[in-house]
Amino acid sequence: MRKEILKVKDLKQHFPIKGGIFGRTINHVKAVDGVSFSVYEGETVSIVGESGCGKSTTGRAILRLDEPTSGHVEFDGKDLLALRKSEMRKERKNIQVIFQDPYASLNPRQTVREILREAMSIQRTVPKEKQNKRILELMEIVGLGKHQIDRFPHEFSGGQRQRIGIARALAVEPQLIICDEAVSALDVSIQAQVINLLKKLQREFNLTYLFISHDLGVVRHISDRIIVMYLGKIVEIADKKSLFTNPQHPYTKSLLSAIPSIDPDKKRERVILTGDVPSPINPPTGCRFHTRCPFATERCAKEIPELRDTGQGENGHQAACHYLEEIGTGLMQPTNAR
Ligand SMILES: Nc1ncnc2c1ncn2[C@@H]1O[C@H](COP(=O)(O)OP(=O)(O)OP(=O)(O)O)[C@@H](O)[C@H]1O
Repeated sequence: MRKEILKVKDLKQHFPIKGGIFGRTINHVKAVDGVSFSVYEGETVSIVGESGCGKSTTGRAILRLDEPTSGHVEFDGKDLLALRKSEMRKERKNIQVIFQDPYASLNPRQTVREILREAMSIQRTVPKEKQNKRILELMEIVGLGKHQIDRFPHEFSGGQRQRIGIARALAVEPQLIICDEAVSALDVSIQAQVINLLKKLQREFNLTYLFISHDLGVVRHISDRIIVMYLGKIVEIADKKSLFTNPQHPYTKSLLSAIPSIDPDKKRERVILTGDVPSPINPPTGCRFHTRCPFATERCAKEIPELRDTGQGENGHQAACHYLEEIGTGLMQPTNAR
């Protein structure tokens, strides 16, 4: 049986908005509002959705880079939100993160050797006398030349810098890597190289990825399962094939109708959205998507839909949508979020 390495339950991140002369909390940005999902060892789960839907906030809350408002995050059997700050810092050895802009997260005054050595020293993964050898190995693993070891980040291209970021993450031998828009800033051909590298490393080191991206084209290449978020909530979870060939939620359909189909013979239903994404400060009542949904009914404005099994896909395909329930294929069964 596959091991459930990350379990997120009802995670909420409500950022306070301060105002007035006393700087009191006058409202909240409900960036993530009750998100539940699991990630199994060795798989890649992607989180997709438009800008501002709460993808990065979810990743940051798991890592406690921002303390979540509430919820439960279990990693490898440990309750992360119950750990003391010092314990959490140690736990970050097992959960690494790669950001969109490696340049911003690499110290410009350190050479690659120093960057990698620092990562190993902080987490004490490799004894001092063995660090040089390990640094050379890491350079090779991520496809950088050994002659580049004493260069500074600005002497590398964007793709190479992302390889340094990956090497730094690997230096502490993590189990889970959160890739937050890790290839978004790269040219398409370089994106493909970095994605292939991530896949190779996953096979070699049995890594698990939580891959955050707004780009379904990128997600299609790397994911096993995909989570679609809209305005702080999950609207659909499915394995990649099922999501791309048989999307259920109107929002997922709208996202997919913007990209070419995987199967040229299959005509995809066009779902064109009107209006902008509402504010997460005052999100719509009921289903958050109802104000833009072409299929919305009265019920959608009143009741929050739960994730339910749609009966599609091999590994459980779930969607949160009253309309889907009502058109009633009889396939949508209540279920717990996986
Ligand atoms: N520290 C913060 N304080 C207040 N609001 C925040 C904070 N961080 C994020 N937000 C808000 O939370 C919402 C979700 O942001 P988040 O960065 O998670 O979105 P995203 O889906 O990752 O999109 P993007 O790719 O554009 O970052 C946005 O409305 C954002 O403005």
